[in-house]
Amino acid sequence: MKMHDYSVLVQDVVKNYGKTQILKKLCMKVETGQIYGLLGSSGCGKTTLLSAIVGRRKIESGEIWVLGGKPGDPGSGIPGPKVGYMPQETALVREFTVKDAIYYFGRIFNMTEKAIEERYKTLDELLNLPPENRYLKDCSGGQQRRVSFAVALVHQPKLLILDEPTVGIDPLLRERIWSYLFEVTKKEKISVIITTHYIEECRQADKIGLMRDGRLLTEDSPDNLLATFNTQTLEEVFLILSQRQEAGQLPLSNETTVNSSRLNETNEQYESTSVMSSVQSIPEGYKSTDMLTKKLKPNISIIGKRRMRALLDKNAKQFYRNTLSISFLLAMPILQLLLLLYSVGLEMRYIPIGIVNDESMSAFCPDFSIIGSAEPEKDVLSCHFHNLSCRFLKYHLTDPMITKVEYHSLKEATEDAMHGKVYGVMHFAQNFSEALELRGEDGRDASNETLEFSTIKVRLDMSNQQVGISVQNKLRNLYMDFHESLSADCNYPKGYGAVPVQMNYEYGSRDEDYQVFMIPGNMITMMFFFGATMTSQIMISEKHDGIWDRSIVAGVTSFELIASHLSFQGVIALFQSFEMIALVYIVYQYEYFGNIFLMYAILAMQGVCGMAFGLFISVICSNITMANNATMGFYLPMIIVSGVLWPIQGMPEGLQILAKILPSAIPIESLNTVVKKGLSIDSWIVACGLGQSILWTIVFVTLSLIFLRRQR
Ligand SMILES: Nc1ncnc2c1ncn2[C@@H]1O[C@H](COP(=O)(O)OP(=O)(O)OP(=O)(O)O)[C@@H](O)[C@H]1O
Repeated sequence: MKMHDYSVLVQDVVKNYGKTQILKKLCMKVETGQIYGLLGSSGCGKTTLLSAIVGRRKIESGEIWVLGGKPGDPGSGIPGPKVGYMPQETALVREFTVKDAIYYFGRIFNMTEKAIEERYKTLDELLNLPPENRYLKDCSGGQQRRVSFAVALVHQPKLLILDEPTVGIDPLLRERIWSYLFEVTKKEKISVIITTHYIEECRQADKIGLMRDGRLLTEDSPDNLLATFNTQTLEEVFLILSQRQEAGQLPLSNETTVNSSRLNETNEQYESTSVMSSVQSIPEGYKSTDMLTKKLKPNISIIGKRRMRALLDKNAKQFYRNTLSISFLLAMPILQLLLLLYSVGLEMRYIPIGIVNDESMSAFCPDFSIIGSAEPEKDVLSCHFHNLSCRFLKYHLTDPMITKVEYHSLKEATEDAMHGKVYGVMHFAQNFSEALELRGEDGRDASNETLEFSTIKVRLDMSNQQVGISVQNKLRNLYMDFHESLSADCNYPKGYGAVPVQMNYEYGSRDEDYQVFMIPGNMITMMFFFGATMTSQIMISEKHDGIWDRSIVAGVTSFELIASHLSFQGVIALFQSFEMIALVYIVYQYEYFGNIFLMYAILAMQGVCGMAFGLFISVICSNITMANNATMGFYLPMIIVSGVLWPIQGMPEGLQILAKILPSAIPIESLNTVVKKGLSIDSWIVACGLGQSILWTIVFVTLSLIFLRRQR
């Protein structure tokens, strides 16, 4: 036979998954214009073999030649338009209509719109396709398989590889498919490899390969097989051969492709006179074709316009036809931020504090008048105080943070504090005003009693530190205000009695909400997370449904796959960042000093970085659970050290370095700097924030490309 008489030659192929050998020195020959039925029990390696033939799986050893080239070699056209591949699973986008599916692959195969339309009509007649506008998710299993079959035929390939195409298809249509296969193999010299579980269906094939446990037991025409084994059915042939294999009566090493007429020979006879040794079996011309194809420039460019268009169109349809996911992706940033704005970092309110006022026996002092509570004495420097506890309680302890709860005994108030009814207890001594007056007058001669009674005693519950510290700071500030008002009434100079440390606030203010610190960090980490989950979920489910593999076999490059996803999801990330910035700084008018477009750029770039991370996760993980675990495993520790919960300055040095290397900490600082200090991109920290997101994006995308190319 000459080289062009063969479409596929498989020689001594070994394929392992981990340590398990799946294909064991397998040999196979498919002649041009032939229907080759590949039969074998479940799990014997048929799909693995077909994946290797279409260039989706690397083999450990041996050789595969398809249409004159080696799958995966540049210029071989495989993966690519030379092959029509129908995988076992439907491997089509569920959001596609029947027509979309045909058009998607037509474009990937670089067909013109007119050619696709014509081909669609032919296939519709042949396969009785469901209505063109019906979504694939609404089609029955059998209907989906028909569409999947049509997709494999759309570009009239030279080699058709069909993995169980007739499952779930009614007998009449099955017959039509077979007669179509006859027609194209005979008229157009197309070759077909078909696997099926209906063994007898393969009687119509020109040649049958019986496969078991990673080896080809025999390959021959159905008639020869039946005659050699003197049986009525192919099932019986398969059974006989399987029993012989079990009994060790077939050659263990599949170094030869077994012709059935020789299977009745003894093992010794067989081995001594192999018809096709592995060395002899590849026709000479095939090797020279290899040289030729190597000289050819790759016919699949790294980025093709039509393929990109098809991929982007697919992504858009998947997105806008999935109302739930659109709503989720667009509403989540808003919902999360609203929750943040209304729940985190705001000043606390209505914290109950028990008041024991032994001076006037009231926490509210309804009849108290401020007039005369602090009167300067004539001619002397001292000042006369009266009922200052009421002055403090009625005129200063009025902040919404604190709710006064009146108690008449210190014991009762302390007990309630222990049981969590109040967060603290404030006690004024019976002679508080008098002692405070004496404290001023006596100066350094003030007695211990005077100091004791003139002190407002506060016991705070610090079991919740955030609450405790907030109340403590508030009480200190209120007391300072109270003290200043007393000084004013006593005609003391302004600032007399104030703590002699002058605090000026360069950026922000003394009473700024913790929330203002929280917002940029939360926005950055949210964007990273949204980007990562969105991309990993979409891509993993595509991979899981076989859409990736099918597209790659059709000729889509890894680069196109990644570029189409990142560019489409990038638009979503831009929109999500816009939503966040607009909500916080335009709708809620939080103060910002920098350029709002720069703030937007830092945020959006972090979203893109998250997407690149999601891409990497989807490449290295095989299912959604693994992807979720990997995303969480990276994201949660990253949040802890990113400075959102606690400034990184408070961490040990090693952790600080780690935090600064990870993708979010520096962008958070960068966004904070632009928001609060109004610095521009000229500033080192702002540039670093943007640069770090870009750098990590490049790292994740490069790693994804490397892993994608290796995963065969
Ligand atoms: N990616 C993989 N990693 C590890 N093992 C795998 C992988 N894919 C397949 N296998 C294993 O390899 C063996 C052959 O699988 P393959 O899908 O090729 O069988 P098959 O003959 O096509 O089966 P079926 O007729 O049921 O589709 C099976 O035991 C399967 O579990």
